[in-house]
Amino acid sequence: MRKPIIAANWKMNKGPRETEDFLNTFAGQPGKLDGLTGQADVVIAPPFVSLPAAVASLNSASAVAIAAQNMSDQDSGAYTGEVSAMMLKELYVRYVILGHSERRTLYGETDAVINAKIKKACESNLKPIFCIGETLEEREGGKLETVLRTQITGGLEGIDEKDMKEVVIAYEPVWAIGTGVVATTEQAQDAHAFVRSVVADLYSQEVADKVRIQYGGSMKAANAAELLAQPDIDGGLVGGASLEPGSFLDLIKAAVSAAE
Ligand SMILES: O=C(CO)COP(=O)(O)O
Repeated sequence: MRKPIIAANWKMNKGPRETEDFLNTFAGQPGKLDGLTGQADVVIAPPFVSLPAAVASLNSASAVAIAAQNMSDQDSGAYTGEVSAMMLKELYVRYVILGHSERRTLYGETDAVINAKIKKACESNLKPIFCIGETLEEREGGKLETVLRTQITGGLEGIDEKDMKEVVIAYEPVWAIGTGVVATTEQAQDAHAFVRSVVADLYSQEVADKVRIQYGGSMKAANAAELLAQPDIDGGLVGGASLEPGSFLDLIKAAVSAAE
């Protein structure tokens, strides 16, 4: 049985003050998250500058884990604007989102770049949330499986079975991100089953059975339960619906009830 993992990707939203306000409402009041974090891993990924505020609001032993949205593949040095794995570790960051479609399309991240970052994350004991997904054009052109297989194979090259245990995969169809158009349950389940089969080809059925695969793209409380009830959907990577404490909490509740 795979434990569901629900992660909030805030993208370029919420500075330190808003982060603190959100977390005080979300996790600060006794009872709010009771029982939920035992049943699902809950992760919040604020922008870099808000990570210290998130740490201060949650403390290092919190059941809510903190993630970064990106990371350098280098340790230190002349890399203007970059942030290293060790800097994130110092802030008790536990996960790092890598290969998001916005990083791929807007900032030119290739499978090779993403692979280097995944390797660095594993080496540094940070858990990668490795994002993959096809554009509408690719899906309609019958290229869904080729695109996903290429992204998975490229991103995970050189990642051994031991490190793979720490990797979470997020399947995010690009056409569903921020559009309000969620993939149908069938489309999502089929893609997730395919992703799992690729992991089985690359590693083993045992590894594939253990890897958690999140769905991302217009997920909200109203559709989370149906998605999470699918056999190969193990959680969500949530953008818009994670920006407000109430809607994110509702989504986690729906996800937990579906996974029971
Ligand atoms: O990109 C996403 C999460 O990484 C999904 O964003 P939305 O939930 O806003 O569609």
